[in-house]
Amino acid sequence: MPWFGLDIGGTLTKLVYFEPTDHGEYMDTQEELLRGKTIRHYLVHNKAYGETGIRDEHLQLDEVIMNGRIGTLHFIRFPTDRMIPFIQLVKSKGFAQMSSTVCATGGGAIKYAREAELELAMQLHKADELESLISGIEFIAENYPDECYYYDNPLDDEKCRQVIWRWSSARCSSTDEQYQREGRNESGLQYPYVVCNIGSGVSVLVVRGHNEFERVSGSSIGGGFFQGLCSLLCNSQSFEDSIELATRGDNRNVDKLVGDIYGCGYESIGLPSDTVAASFGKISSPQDRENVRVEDLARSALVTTANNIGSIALNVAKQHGVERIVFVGNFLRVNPIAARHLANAMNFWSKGSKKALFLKHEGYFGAVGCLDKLVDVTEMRRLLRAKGVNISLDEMSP
Ligand SMILES: Nc1ncnc2c1ncn2[C@@H]1O[C@H](COP(=O)(O)OP(=O)(O)OP(=O)(O)O)[C@@H](O)[C@H]1O
Ligand SMILES: CC(C)(CO)[C@@H](O)C(=O)NCCC(=O)O
Repeated sequence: MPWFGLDIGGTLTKLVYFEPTDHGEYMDTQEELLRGKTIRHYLVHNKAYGETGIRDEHLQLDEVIMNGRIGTLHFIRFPTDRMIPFIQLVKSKGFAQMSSTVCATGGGAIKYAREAELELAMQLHKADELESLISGIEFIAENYPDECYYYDNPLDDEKCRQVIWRWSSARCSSTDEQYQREGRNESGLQYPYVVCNIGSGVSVLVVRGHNEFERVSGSSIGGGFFQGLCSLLCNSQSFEDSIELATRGDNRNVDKLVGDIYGCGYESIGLPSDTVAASFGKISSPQDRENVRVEDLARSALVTTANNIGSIALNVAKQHGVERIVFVGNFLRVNPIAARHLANAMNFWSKGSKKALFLKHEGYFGAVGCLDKLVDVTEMRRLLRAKGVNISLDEMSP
């Protein structure tokens, strides 16, 4: 039985597909095998779907155990403004009849529910987006020890490196032999931690235990803000375009630094001269703007967004006495500049007491988590059936 998790966000829709690979051990019916084959043929044999759908092959996870089955997790994304054509594609290929279970989360799971259910004659099993996010983070981080990493010397181009973070033991080397001997089941999350999800908008959550979290802050200055600003200021055509421009830019030509105001640092209150004092503060007059480059504007938009998010996340961590801050969301896709700024900001402003952590599957946790939640429901249904109670998944959907 193939499983799908769909996270329909404000900008991107993320589709996670679980492809069982253990048919030899299970009594799948011929019909189920045929369904799986047809879906696999389309999804797994392609890396791009239409003009905008992409499978992130580098993120694929093999030998995943879900609901007692072993399989491969595939990660696919497309812009949410293609949701209606996506529903039509699913309909035209007959996928809706083939997939018995689709779990959906994100705002679009509510917004597009009627359309999808009418067109596809199926019910989406809806899950809360933040519950799914945490579920997905914990599922992946617990099962894949190499998922989580941090930056050493984040703002030093020569010395900066990514280091695997062993969450369970707080050991940090990817070549740690003892850890490898322990095996992946030893992995596990340490509570509490802060999650800062940078999607179109930003949500900041404190996670205190399994199924125990609170959304304590948020901001509209997130990935959508960055891309909107770059479209306006730099005429950038895509997120990738904006990142590419920012990579070649220098925000010091656009932002006013403490050093520009003081001529040096304002050390007595802990502000070094290279701290941004005023984002976009150097281009107020028409003359200032004459020679400004789009690359510098894109870089400033990126640093402004990252710094603002960093400040909110750090305040949350301080207020709630939490040491580890996990940054996720697709704003961090192909965006090491933002990640390195966040890492540096957490370290510098907390005097080394807070750590910024990053996860390789960046924006896919909601989609994984709603699948995982569906698995819980499926498992519960199996137990109930064993006791003679028959109940449909739809009745159990939240
Ligand atoms: N290929 C891309 N196309 C558009 N945006 C992208 C792309 N890759 C990364 N991004 C960035 O990721 C952001 C969306 O991230 P994500 O998918 O995590 O959020 P979302 O679920 O769409 O939003 P929200 O959770 O606020 O509803 C965009 O605003 C943009 O900054
Ligand atoms: C509205 C959501 C939760 C949708 O994912 C997200 O875009 C967000 O957290 N936005 C920020 C809203 C705020 O200002 O708190």
